[in-house]
Formats: sequence, structure tokens, C-alpha cells
Amino acid sequence: MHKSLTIAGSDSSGGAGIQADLKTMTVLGVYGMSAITALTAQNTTGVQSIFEVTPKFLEEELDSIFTDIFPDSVKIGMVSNADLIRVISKKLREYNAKNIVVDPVMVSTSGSKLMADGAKDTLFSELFKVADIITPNIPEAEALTGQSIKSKDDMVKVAKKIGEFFDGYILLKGGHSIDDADDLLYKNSEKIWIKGEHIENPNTHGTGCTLSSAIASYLAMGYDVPESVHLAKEFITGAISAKLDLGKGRGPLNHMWKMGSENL
Ligand SMILES: Nc1ncnc2c1ncn2[C@@H]1O[C@H](COP(=O)(O)OP(=O)(O)OP(=O)(O)O)[C@@H](O)[C@H]1O
Ligand SMILES: Cc1ncc(CO)c(N)n1
Repeated sequence: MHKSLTIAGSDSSGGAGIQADLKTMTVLGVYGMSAITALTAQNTTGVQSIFEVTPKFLEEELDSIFTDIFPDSVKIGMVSNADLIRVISKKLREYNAKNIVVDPVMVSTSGSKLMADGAKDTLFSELFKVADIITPNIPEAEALTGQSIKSKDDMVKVAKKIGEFFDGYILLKGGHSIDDADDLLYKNSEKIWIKGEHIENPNTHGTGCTLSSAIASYLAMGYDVPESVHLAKEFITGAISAKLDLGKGRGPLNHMWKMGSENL
């Protein structure tokens, strides 16, 4: 059994965060574990409230996990403050964790702030150092570099800029901000476009969480980073295409699309 760990926030509506990650890992056949950084009272219309765990408790969660069932990969999502980021970086180094995916979650699909203003620098200096791949969306890549992205050429320029201070893989997601859904995988001046068709669907709550935990799942199975990204893109495309329609706002994806009703 391949094992993966998500370190992220809980989404009470089940579409993003820890819940999206564990659903994704499960349907991809990977044993999922979780270290929760914060509870959110959240639904498809927005985030109503956030309750952070203490750094000490997060440390205890990570010790419990790493001293028992050692994960083959780790995905990091919402981490709302600098102290929690420091704990994660310290513990991942201490346990020599492998195959680390960092999704630099800053703002939710519905526009709510999920990270404290000052925490961005700590994300750079602490978490990016341990990451094998980071997966910013366009607004996050803009926030990381201070440069705006209006076209695919801009995506390449910004990926290069991030590459000046991060030497792992950068997956810059085109997603809902550019007309098509092509994502750019960039490392050491090498560019791989991960092609995608834009799907007309307003229900994109949790797309980033689902993509990054699918990447972590495939890394846990032993695929390399480019293979994992291609396979994860196939998974997210299917989950958006399944056109689940739940809730009053931006609804969740169908994580179970691969299971098919004939298998139930
Ligand atoms: N409408 C769409 N059609 C096709 N693919 C999409 C669409 N929206 C997002 N994607 C794809 O979903 C993946 C996640 O990207 P996205 O930019 O949505 O992440 P995100 O903004 O971090 O997500 P989140 O809403 O969870 O914060 C990418 O591969 C992106 O190209
Ligand atoms: C807990 C959580 N993590 C990440 C996101 C980003 O979509 C969200 N909305 N909620």
C-alpha cells in the first residue's frame, strides 16, 4: 500500500482542503493520512471562520504520523501563519520526508484570505526549501513575484523569475485565469506545457487541492514529477468534466468520477 500525507486545513463543506485530499488519495488507491493546520467553517459561498491549531499541536500530529506510518509523499496546502510553516519545515527535515508537493494556498476560490499577510516570506524561506514541486495558480505566482500575468508568455517569464529562488519543479496553473487550461511545468529553463481544454463549469471549488494531492498520490506510487503531473491533470480534468452541481455558490468537483456507477 502506498501512503501519502496531507498537511492542510479542513473544509467543512468537503470540497477543498483535507477532505478533497483524502478523497483524491482514496480513489487513486493510496492510503491517506492528515495533519490538520486549521479548521475552517466554510461552504461553497465562502469561508465564514478559521480556527488555527497551535504550533505545538501540529508538531504532535507530525510526530505521531512520522514515527509510525511513514508517508511515501507529502502534500502541503493551507498553512495560515508563519509559526505553523516553520514547524512543518523543521519536522519534514527532521524526518527526512520525501516527495514533497507545496501548494502555496493564499486565497480560496471564493476570494477569502487563507494565509496571514506576513507569512509569504516564511513560505519562501522555509517551505520552498524542502519542496520537490510547488503549484502556484496565477494570482499566487503574481503575489510571489510582484509581476502580473496576462498571457502564456507572461507565465513563462514569471516561472523563470520563481526559478531564480526555487530550484525544484514549478507547476504554474493556467486554470480559470487564462482562456485555456494549459499549465506550465518549469525547471532549470526546461518548459513542459501540460495541455488542458477549458471546461465550462462554475463549480471549481477545490481544484488546486485536488490537483496537488493527485500529484502527491502518483509520486507515492513511484512516478516521477512530470509523469505525476500529467496523470494528475487527467484526474482533475475528469473531476471538473463530471459537472457535479452542489451548493449555492462555487460547488465542489466529483472526486469519484473514476469509480463509475457500474462499480458501486
Ligand atoms: N474551468 C476549467 N477547465 C479546465 N481545467 C481547469 C478549469 N479550472 C481549473 N482548471 C485546472 O485545474 C487545475 C487547478 O488549477 P486552479 O488554477 O484552478 O487551481 P487553484 O486556483 O489553486 O484552485 P483553488 O480554487 O483550489 O484555489 C489546473 O490544472 C487548472 O488548469
Ligand atoms: C481548507 C482549504 N484549503 C484550501 C482551499 C483553497 O481552495 C480552501 N478553500 N479551503
